[in-house]
Amino acid sequence: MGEVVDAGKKEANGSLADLNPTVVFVLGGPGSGKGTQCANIVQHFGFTHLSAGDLLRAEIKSGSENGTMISNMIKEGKIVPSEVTIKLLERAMLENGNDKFLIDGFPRNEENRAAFEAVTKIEPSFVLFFDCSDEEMERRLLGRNQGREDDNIETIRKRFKVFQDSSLPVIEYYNSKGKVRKIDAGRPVEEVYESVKAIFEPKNEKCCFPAPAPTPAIVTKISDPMSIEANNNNDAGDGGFSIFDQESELFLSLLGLTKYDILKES
Ligand SMILES: Nc1ncnc2c1ncn2[C@@H]1O[C@H](COP(=O)(O)OP(=O)(O)O)[C@@H](O)[C@H]1O
Ligand SMILES: Nc1ccn([C@@H]2O[C@H](COP(=O)(O)OP(=O)(O)O)[C@@H](O)[C@H]2O)c(=O)n1
Repeated sequence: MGEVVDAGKKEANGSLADLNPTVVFVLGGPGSGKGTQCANIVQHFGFTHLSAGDLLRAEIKSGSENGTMISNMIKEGKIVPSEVTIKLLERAMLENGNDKFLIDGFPRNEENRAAFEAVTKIEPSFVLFFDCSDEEMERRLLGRNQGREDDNIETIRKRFKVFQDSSLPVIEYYNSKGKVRKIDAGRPVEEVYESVKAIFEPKNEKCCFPAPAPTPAIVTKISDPMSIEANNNNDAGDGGFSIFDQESELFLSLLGLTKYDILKES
């Protein structure tokens, strides 16, 4: 199971290079439903959700020396300098210990993107892009009711403009690299999640996580020993036939056995 992170709880250890995490960037306009869908992904796919906006808001609350600057930027819908946001993201990843992160609301401009790549050397596995109309996003933000200082009509309009001018080019950049998974986010939450889930399910070819290591296919019930060689190098069998692929044989050899030892046992 994954979790939602509260910034600044534990001491950070090691380096991101050692951790070499899987990262998915979650992008979309303000109110497109990034946070809502991240909570669903966390529950089902074992990711940790890091919201850049939440980390910045936590930094303001912590009384940090950057607090006033961050607060002023957020009230104006402006993008906080990358070095501040990247430090918070790095710290949160290292403190957390998971190696699979949804990074929500980042990178929001070209500077965010280039600086993150330069500092962390991390390339996202892919970018989940929630596509939603301004009218729908505005309706959602005005009804969000979280007491956020930037959820007022004046700041919302500024945030939409920043999204158009600065964030869409980042999405276009990743699109040119074939990394964008676009979701129609204007639908009800459950419908949006159906599309999201399909992207994260391992069988989906659009999902580019590393494939899980194959488990050696050792089946001890043999009905026809002659089938062993014929089936060699396959990785699945029917009707109780045994398959010894190269990995299985390697695995057995590590135990000091051969496939014939297994045959004798069965
Ligand atoms: N698909 C949806 N349909 C209707 N309302 C939604 C949907 N997704 C999210 N919301 C609501 O819209 C508001 C903004 O969603 P949120 O996930 O906070 O967006 P973001 O993280 O992109 O700013 C919240 O009040 C949320 O409950
Ligand atoms: N990478 C980021 C993310 C958020 N922010 C700031 O935080 C604000 C809120 O971002 P958010 O991701 O929490 O919320 P939404 O605008 O997506 O609803 C943004 O409008 C920016 O002022 C930032 O400066 N840099």
